[in-house]
Amino acid sequence: MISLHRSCFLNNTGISGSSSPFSYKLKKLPPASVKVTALGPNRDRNSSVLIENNNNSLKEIKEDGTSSVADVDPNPTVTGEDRDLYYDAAASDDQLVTPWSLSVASGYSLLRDPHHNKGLAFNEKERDSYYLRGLLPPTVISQELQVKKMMCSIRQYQVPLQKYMAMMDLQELNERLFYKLLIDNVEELLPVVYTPTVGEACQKYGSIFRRPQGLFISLKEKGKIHEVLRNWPQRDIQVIVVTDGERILGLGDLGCQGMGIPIGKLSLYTALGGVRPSACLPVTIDVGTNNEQLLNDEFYIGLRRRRATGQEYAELMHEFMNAVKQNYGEKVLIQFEDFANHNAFDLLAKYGTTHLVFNDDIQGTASVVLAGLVAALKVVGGTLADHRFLFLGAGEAGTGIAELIALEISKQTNMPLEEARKKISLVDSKGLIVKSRIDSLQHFKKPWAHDHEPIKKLVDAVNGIKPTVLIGTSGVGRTFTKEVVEAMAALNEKPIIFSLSNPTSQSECTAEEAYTWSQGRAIFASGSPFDPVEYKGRVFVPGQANNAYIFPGLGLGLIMSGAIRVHDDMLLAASEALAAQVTQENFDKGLIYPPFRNIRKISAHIAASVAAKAYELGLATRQPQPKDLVKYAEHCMYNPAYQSYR
Ligand SMILES: NC(=O)C1=CN([C@@H]2O[C@H](COP(=O)(O)OP(=O)(O)OC[C@H]3O[C@@H](n4cnc5c(N)ncnc54)[C@H](OP(=O)(O)O)[C@@H]3O)[C@@H](O)[C@H]2O)C=CC1
Ligand SMILES: CC(=O)C(=O)O
Ligand SMILES: [Mg+2]
Repeated sequence: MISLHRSCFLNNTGISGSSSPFSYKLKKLPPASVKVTALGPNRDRNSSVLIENNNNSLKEIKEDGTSSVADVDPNPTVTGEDRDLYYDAAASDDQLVTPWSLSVASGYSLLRDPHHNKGLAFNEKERDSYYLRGLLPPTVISQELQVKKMMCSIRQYQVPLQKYMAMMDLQELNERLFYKLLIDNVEELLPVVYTPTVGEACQKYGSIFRRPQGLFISLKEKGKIHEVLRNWPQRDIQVIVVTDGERILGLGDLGCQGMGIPIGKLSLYTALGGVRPSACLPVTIDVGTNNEQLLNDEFYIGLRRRRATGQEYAELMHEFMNAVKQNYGEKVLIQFEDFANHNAFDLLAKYGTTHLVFNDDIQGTASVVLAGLVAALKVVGGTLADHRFLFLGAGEAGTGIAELIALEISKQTNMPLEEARKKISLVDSKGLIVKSRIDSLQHFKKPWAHDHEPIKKLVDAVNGIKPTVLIGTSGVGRTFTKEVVEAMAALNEKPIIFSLSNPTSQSECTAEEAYTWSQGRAIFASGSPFDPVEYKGRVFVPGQANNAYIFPGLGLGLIMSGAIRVHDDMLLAASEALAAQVTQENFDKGLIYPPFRNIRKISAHIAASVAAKAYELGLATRQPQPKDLVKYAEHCMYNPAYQSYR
């Protein structure tokens, strides 16, 4: 196994033209030779050196043919993100790992390199070694104090978007501090970097845009996507979150400004799931926008044209999918995010058999909601098959959740899937989905066209179908009216009501409305967070049914097992693992999801269950299977604590 230490620093000014040697940290000596490509400030991206192992004496050979003895620390401390690299190296079967990427920086550039900057936390020795003297004020402080200071500063902002911008600035300045802050204050900062604030950030992305944090692939890049991917500074990509911006949360078509979503989702991959930041690539595919307001906005950052469709769209996506596989191999996870449903289902079906793909809105949402329902049944009683489900919204989230519930009912009872589906009804913008509408329905709605008379209004559907569970996935706010919630409360002692649409403005009802209108009897969860509600002297804590519980752990499980495909059983495994994390103490407080502050532990359990399923299904390539998958998942997780640069 060849393992170069990632945080390898060059304490001179360049590879070529300098006589000072590199400082390498090798966990184990390379068997023969390894090529090291240097990336980073002041570096020519293509510069590389060859490290040759000659009877355990390492020699570095530069591109100009000159050579010197490499300075090697054979026993480095191995922590956090480096471990992932060791696994990667191990996975390549003792083959030479070429090209190998090194981050190199010192002095002023080091302070501007977000991956390695520690600000005032650089200690005296590091300040000497890396030419930082005078570039920093004399005080040295700990990362903990930096966290405290940043939290004070973020709390001073009254406007959520200002907090968001402060967090993005920090991510660009000092990545480890950003993740430490997010991990240590996850419940407070999740609504800042994620829903609801990320929605507003996308709406105003053109105005607040400072530096690119992801890759923009537009129709202008057609025919060159392979090269465009190579412009991204990191090569060892494990997860890509890609959007085309057509259905950003419940805010509609935000075109190129949807970029905030892949960036936000990937920061959760790292903070919540422990995937190292350098392995994450946010991508926005820009095929235009049909949003007139954006097309007329002078600050809009995307292509000023209406959306490409049909062959033009399919060809760009196909080129992207192929280029990803060509650049990063078949084990890179591609998460489709916030595509409109007319493309989302087709992309998933088309690439599900050739790539490691996952649609968060269809599959991740299904998994998190099923977990919440399974937990809610412990309070309400009965099995899934004993309940009746009604959805407002029959798109990606609605039909995705419906299908996973039906699959689980069918598994639990041996009932045919067709029969299980009959326990679930969906309402779309035209009313209840029924047989008489079948010819005009989109393909993903057809399985839900049951024999029933047409119904236009939701409240009539509630009274006609008598659901025990009402789930909102319409993207339209305030559609669970007082009349609707009261109808649910009249039918059920403990109505289960989930308002999943994001951001908060699009939630089908608020937590306060759900508890008040049901006289405190609703079991309520929402996609975006709501504060606890006091009703008649009792405090109700709403759950957050958001796919953020699932995708970080699912992704980690896929990566650590080297899975090559996503299978429905993995979504069920993730769902079960999440439901199992709800403790009696949580139930006693009325919670059906565990608190986000435990999310890294939760993600490790989800990852372990997903990986176990991958091994069981023969879809895992990383061998041998670790004995204790939970420990292994924890061990793989990125740790944002600063590393010592000796
Ligand atoms: N909590 C979470 O983790 C997640 C939440 N979501 C949220 O769910 C929402 C929907 O997302 P998604 O399913 O992808 O979107 P889609 O566009 O695929 O589906 C929306 C559905 O809602 C229907 N609809 C729209 N307006 C109304 C209305 N007034 N009355 C009844 N039905 C209506 C649409 O009807 P028609 O088909 O007739 O147009 C469509 O069936 C978004 O707000 C999103 O943020 C999504 C994923 C995860
Ligand atoms: C949470 C999410 O994925 C959405 O609202 O689209
Ligand atoms: Mg989404």
